[in-house]
Amino acid sequence: MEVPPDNDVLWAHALHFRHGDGSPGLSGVSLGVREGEILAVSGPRGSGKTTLLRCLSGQVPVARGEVWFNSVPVHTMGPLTRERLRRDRFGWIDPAPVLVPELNVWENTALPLMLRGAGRRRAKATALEWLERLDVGGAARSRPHELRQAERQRVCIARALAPAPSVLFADEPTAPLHRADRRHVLRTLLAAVRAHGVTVVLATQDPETAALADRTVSLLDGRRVKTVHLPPVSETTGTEGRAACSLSA
Ligand SMILES: Nc1ncnc2c1ncn2[C@@H]1O[C@H](COP(=O)(O)OP(=O)(O)OP(=O)(O)O)[C@@H](O)[C@H]1O
Repeated sequence: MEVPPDNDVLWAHALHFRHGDGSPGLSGVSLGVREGEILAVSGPRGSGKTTLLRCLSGQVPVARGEVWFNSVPVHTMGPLTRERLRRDRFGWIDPAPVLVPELNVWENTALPLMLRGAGRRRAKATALEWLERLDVGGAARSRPHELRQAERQRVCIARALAPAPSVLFADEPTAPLHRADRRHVLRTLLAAVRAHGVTVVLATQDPETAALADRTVSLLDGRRVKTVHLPPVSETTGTEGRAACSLSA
């Protein structure tokens, strides 16, 4: 039996996952992520990037295979233990901003800190610091609907980073942004995680985004492949129209 290497924060071996309706998700994916590393998971739409991040972060149990976090098996944990692990050690950024509409921006950002047990005053101070870093400090008292989409996504990034997660799972975190915004937000995000030694697993279809990571693993049809060549994201097409890829496994 293989054992996770000591210096891998996250380690997955021969992961298999099938969706509830029987659709194949992952077929035998193995990888390791070192402490403080920014690992890009690239591949075209439907290649299994989100599914892989969900399995690695314990959101869904794997059908077969192993996931280890800091030498602790995640694949054998029950739902409540996985939930606690996610709450206390992991951060997550979705491709589109999801915020609680009834709470203002700083309250949204402070929420994960308070769920971890931080007092309101400390949680607010930390939330405000992160909102400043992400250039949305001025919107701290606004409600999410008063912000532009790009600003809401910055709030989601601040919310994910505020509790200082050990591992940040970022699923196409800059997908809803325009090109100029995308580059700026991505650089801010990566500078922040590097400064705080956060390990990042970053799903992306964009070669420019993947190029900012320390290392890239590529997926195609739920399997790891050596390289997937994708055209750069065009300013006008956004995330659409990029199905073409060539494979060299
Ligand atoms: N909840 C679901 N039920 C059934 N099939 C699903 C589900 N979620 C994803 N799939 C399928 O699993 C495969 C992998 O999807 P996944 O979302 O992981 O890929 P992805 O690389 O993240 O794609 P995208 O870039 O479009 O988000 C696809 O064929 C997709 O249609």
